[in-house]
Amino acid sequence: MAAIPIFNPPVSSPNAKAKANLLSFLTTTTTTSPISLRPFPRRHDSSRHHRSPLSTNVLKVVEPSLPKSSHPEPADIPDKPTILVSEKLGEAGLDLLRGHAHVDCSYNLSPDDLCQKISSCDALIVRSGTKVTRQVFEAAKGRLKVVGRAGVGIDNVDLQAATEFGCLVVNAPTANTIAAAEHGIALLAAMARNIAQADASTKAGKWERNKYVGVSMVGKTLAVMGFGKVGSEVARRAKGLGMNVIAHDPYAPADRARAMGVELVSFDQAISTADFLSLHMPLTPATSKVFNDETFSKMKKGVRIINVARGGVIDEDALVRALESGVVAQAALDVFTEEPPPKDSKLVHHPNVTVTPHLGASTKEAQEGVAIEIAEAVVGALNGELSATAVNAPMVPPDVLSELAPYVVLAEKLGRLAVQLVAGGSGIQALKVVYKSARDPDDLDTRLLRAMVTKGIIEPISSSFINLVNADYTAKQKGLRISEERVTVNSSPESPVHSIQVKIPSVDSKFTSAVTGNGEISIEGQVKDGIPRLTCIGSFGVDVSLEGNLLLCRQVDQPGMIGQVGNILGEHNVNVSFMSVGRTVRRKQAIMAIGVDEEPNRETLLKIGEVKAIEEFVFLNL
Ligand SMILES: NC(=O)C1=CN([C@@H]2O[C@H](COP(=O)(O)OP(=O)(O)OC[C@H]3O[C@@H](n4cnc5c(N)ncnc54)[C@H](O)[C@@H]3O)[C@@H](O)[C@H]2O)C=CC1
Ligand SMILES: O=C(O)C(=O)COP(=O)(O)O
Repeated sequence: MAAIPIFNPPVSSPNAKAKANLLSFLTTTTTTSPISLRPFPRRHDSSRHHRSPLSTNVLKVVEPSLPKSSHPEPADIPDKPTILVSEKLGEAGLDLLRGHAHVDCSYNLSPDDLCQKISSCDALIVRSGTKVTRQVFEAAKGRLKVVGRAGVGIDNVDLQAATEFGCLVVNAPTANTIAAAEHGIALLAAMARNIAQADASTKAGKWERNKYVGVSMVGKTLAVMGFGKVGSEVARRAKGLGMNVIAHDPYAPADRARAMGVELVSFDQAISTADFLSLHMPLTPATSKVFNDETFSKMKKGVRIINVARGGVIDEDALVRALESGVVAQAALDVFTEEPPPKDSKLVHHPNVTVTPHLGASTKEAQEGVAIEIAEAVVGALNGELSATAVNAPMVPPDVLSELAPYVVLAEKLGRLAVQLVAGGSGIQALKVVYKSARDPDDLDTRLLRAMVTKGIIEPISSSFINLVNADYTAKQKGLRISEERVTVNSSPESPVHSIQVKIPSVDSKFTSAVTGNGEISIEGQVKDGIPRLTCIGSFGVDVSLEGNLLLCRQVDQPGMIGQVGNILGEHNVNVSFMSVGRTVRRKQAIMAIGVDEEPNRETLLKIGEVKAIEEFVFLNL
């Protein structure tokens, strides 16, 4: 059985089906669920994925655009997904991956080689040495579903591009915390006592006891810049060394710091009072080169700096100047703007600088831990599970996911149905989703449902593939404004949602009965016994299961209509699975919703159109 969700096993019960659909939606960029309408893209069909996401700003409904029902051909289904591991990963993680996937460990790939390989991979696992650029996502041609960063920093992954391409990015944020903190402390002590320099000198046959007199750590002030996981572990250890620890972190809770005996201070206060500065913030646009000529000039003369975070937070040329002027007495650096740094780097060769080649996470224990953490996250994501460490997708807790599963199917079906009611040539610019629920509006997390309606609307009329990662982004790029409303109704609080209404304003409809008095296409559905059902079209109440195909007819409300249409379908070997009639005024007008197993051919549809009392009808593929 394949491990990736696009190859979900056949599911029988409605809830299992809903769950399977939900799971596939979370990470796949293809429509893949058992209710999928979009033909499964051939592995090398690049046309779908080479559109500019910015090329359209209004969703155009082009006729004929009814999607064709199709499922993957068995020949398209490989046994297992392929995971490319581009940097050394602990064996335990590799073993775990091998249980679920073909694992290709190809280290030291050039950017071109990576781009070439990636189009045959479902997941990519990297450390800090692989640049996962926009070109990589482009070259993946839509196949790459997950990038796993075996570590914390994701500054080497183009997150914006990942999101645009609907690729989930996960990291392994906890397993190397202690290793990085220990490395920070090791560099602190090594720097204070000139260990590296003294070691080199002694091995060179010298005995320079006076030259390598160090400084003590006890009683000195250490400013931890970035009081997150690593920073707080460094702080804890530094306190054990008898240091006075302060920290700067605009987002850290003061009570967590206080509980450790650490005072949170402003940036300027931290840099101007510290004897030692230890850097533990992520590299972001806000932290890039935050240590520069100006900030070095505010530091206490003779300050010592440790950097186990990212080279880019320091302006390295400015650091060289600060070392030469004596403002910075020493630096201990594990990370560099460019890795490896140029061979003739002034910084690396400065006598007062101690360097290591990005070893912060490199302990046996951390590497095994990180490898397992990332392998679990990647395999889980390929199986459609929402990862707790997703970097570019909303977190939806598992209990919420499982409760919403049937509504997720309903939301997509309603989107799919609504868009098929739009007349060809109309431009959809806005979409409104109304959630009716007995629960407090704040209790309903609608991100998944909104994304599913978006998927249902966009996929049948474009070449985009929508998942939880890229739904909002794609809608925005296509000029589709989505608004939501949560309405409290008197229904069972057991269900998170009573009904979902999808409204498309300011468009023409090919089935005018779906248009309400205020000129918008409006349909509504509910989940009953786990099955999504259509309960309202325009102002007509109906009750039909949203499965298979649907024939909607508006006719004069008179006896014999069901029989007439049923006969035509029967004569053409089209099996009716269900039928529902809704009317506004008795003996005037009614809507007949007929579920059919097969898609009626043109002749059958023409015959239905010839029935006198039928005023309009439309065939919809769900
Ligand atoms: N050298 C190595 O091998 C390793 C390096 N790292 C790096 O260490 C850094 C910290 O990692 P973790 O503690 O796990 O991450 P974390 O996310 O737990 O902590 C980062 C902290 O930085 C804070 N922060 C964000 N912007 C800031 C700013 N402008 N000024 C001050 N603080 C700011 C955040 O609020 C957060 O508390 C990351 O850059 C990571 O990539 C992590 C592990 C190993
Ligand atoms: O986890 C991090 O952020 C690190 O910097 C570790 O990098 P590495 O996986 O050792 O290349």
